Amino acid sequence: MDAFVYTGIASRVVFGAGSLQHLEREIELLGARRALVLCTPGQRDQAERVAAIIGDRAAGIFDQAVMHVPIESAREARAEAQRMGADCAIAIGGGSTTGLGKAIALDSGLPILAIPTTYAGSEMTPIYGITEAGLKKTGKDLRVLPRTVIYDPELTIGLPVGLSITSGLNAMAHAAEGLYAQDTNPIMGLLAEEGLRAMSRALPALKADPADLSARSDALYGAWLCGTVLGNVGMALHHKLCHTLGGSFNLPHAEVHTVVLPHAMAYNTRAVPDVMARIGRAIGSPDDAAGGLFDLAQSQGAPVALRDIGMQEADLDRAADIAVGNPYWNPRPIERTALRQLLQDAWEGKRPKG
Ligand SMILES: NC(=O)C1=CN([C@@H]2O[C@H](COP(=O)(O)OP(=O)(O)OC[C@H]3O[C@@H](n4cnc5c(N)ncnc54)[C@H](O)[C@@H]3O)[C@@H](O)[C@H]2O)C=CC1
Ligand SMILES: O=C(O)/C=C\C(=O)CC(=O)O
Repeated sequence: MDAFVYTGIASRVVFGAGSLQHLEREIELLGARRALVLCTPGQRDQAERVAAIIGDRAAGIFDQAVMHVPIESAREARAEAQRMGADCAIAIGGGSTTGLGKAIALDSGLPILAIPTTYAGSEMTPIYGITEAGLKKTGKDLRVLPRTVIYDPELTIGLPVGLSITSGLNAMAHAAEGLYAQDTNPIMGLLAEEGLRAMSRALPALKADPADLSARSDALYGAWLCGTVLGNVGMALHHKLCHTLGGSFNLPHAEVHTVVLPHAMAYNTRAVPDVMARIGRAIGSPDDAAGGLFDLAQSQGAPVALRDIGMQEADLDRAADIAVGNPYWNPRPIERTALRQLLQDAWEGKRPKG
């Protein structure tokens, strides 16, 4: 075994169907007296349920979470937290709402309790993203890592099937890249493989029956593990491409991960064949991880072409230029011509072969 460094990042996880019932206890354990509840406008009802559970400890609800955390909404939420004298924030929702909580914590150090309702995995990472003047900046800071996470699969039953599949593939991307990250380690390797296994088992089951609580539990468990991997090791080409396409071309986050992932894996296959074999085995496609991920997405009705999620072919050159400038570390060197071809293939929705 190669030498490695492992640093445990601590957060408290409460997992299981119905675990929202423990919210008051968890708020108490955080020592919080006034919690600001964060959500998107569409999840206001879930936020109201949260506020009702904690009663007097609810300082109010801020329901303006938006994807990619525009600085304006972060400022508004920070001001609201201050005005209400909040000493804690509860983020109920997907990565956008967790991201808003992180933006508040970055500035104020307020502890965050996250209740994830998608599979993005942000709740397990110290990574934040804030968008200002059309540019998304990401960074790492332990202050933004939620202190407590409540995973209650019952809260994900209403997540639309399409978003469930793409969000699950967003999580799988964290695990896949975590297996070949420059700073990967055997512990994260175990979590990544188990996360990939759980998610690839869950997605067809929840597509067949979105109310299947066992499938929803598997998916949330997978999201937890995959998010933990993202929080502990570095990102590479796949995440760089997604941040470029999402940040500069405003493509939807989970869908862009879904389309790009098989192509990023194919790009890296020759550089890390053993890792691809591990990914392939975990998803039930032992000889072809890239093709297996493409098939998983396509067979569950998820988009597989950038042209189907709003990308213009005329913008592919600019996307390639942005992605090669200031690249993340990657096991295969980033070559402009090969990357441009990857983007073309992803735009057309070609099935890659690893
Ligand atoms: N910093 C990190 O570690 C990570 C950050 N992210 C960030 O998270 C954002 C994307 O998050 P996502 O979770 O993909 O989407 P999202 O949080 O934007 O949610 C998408 C939509 O689904 C709705 N929704 C969520 N859960 C629902 C449920 N259970 N039932 C009904 N509707 C529901 C939301 O209200 C929203 O309208 C991006 O900004 C991305 O950059 C994503 C992964 C990791
Ligand atoms: O791409 C991802 O899923 C992981 C990280 C981010 O989205 C960064 C962010 O919070 O914007």
